[in-house]
Amino acid sequence: MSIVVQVENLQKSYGTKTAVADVSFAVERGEIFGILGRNGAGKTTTVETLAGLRRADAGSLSVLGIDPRKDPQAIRAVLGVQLQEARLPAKITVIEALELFASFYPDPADPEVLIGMLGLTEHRGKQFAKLSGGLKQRLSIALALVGNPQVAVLDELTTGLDPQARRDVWDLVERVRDSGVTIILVTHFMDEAERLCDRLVVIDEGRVVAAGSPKELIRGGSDERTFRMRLPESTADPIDLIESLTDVHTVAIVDDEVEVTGTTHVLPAVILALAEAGVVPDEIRTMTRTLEDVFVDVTGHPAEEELAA
Ligand SMILES: Nc1ncnc2c1ncn2[C@@H]1O[C@H](COP(=O)(O)OP(=O)(O)OP(=O)(O)O)[C@@H](O)[C@H]1O
Repeated sequence: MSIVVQVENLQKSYGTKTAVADVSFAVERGEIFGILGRNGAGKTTTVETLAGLRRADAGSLSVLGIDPRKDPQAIRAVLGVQLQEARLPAKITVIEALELFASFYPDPADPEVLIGMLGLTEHRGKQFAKLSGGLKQRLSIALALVGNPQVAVLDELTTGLDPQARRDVWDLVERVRDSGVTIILVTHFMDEAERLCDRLVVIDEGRVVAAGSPKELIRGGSDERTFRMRLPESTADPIDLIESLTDVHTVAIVDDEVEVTGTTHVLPAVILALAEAGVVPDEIRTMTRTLEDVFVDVTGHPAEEELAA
């Protein structure tokens, strides 16, 4: 895998406000790379600096070997940006917007091909102001791709969309990645990052606090498993029955269920021990961690909380 984007020790302040304190990451060709964090964590500043739209105070940045500080013009030829809330004239139609943006690039994509790829064919003559939120987002992705970029930055793509429109946009992002474009996805939605990103960084208060694939982050380097079970009321001392097993780490009663943590073999070990004692659980639920649990662990904040500006 080759590295197409490299950010090392990026710093950026606005006056006395530090937006990015220390951010480093590398993006590999052909992946969907996520930048995940609460509102105000420094995500947009990071990608805008990368795109040459803002100037870094310190650190090194490279997109396909180009330094956005030295050559913002060249960056525009290889990096497409879809920033939060596309601002377009109300009356411009889908096809007009794409043709206009295509005219800014020396080697643009064919607007008709993008219209087909992004499912906009039947909306091509519609005015921007009359598009639904989902269609506006599809158009803004098309606009990010019109310069035929090798890397596309998609910032808070699905904010304000209904669940079906979000899923449609996710499918689209995967199709764009499959067409060969490397994607940097900026989001504060944990489910979006978990579903779409091959790898990601979690940014909090301007710093990277976790990095890896969603699976690696969720496993967190630990193989501990947790499950809960409901046992027949007649079961005598369920804790005594289980806690001495070598695969078991902890046993607790939580809301009239028995919660057990332990090794990767904890579930069969416990079931076997119970069976030997003649006990058959009424119900068993394995507890899976999500990226949201990881986020709370690494940042110490609930996911939806905003940073004070
Ligand atoms: N032009 C600016 N002038 C002053 N402060 C700014 C400016 N732009 C951003 N900030 C502040 O810098 C911090 C990081 O903002 P940034 O937009 O990068 O965060 P974010 O994670 O992208 O959040 P959001 O999704 O809300 O944009 C915030 O505290 C924000 O208020």
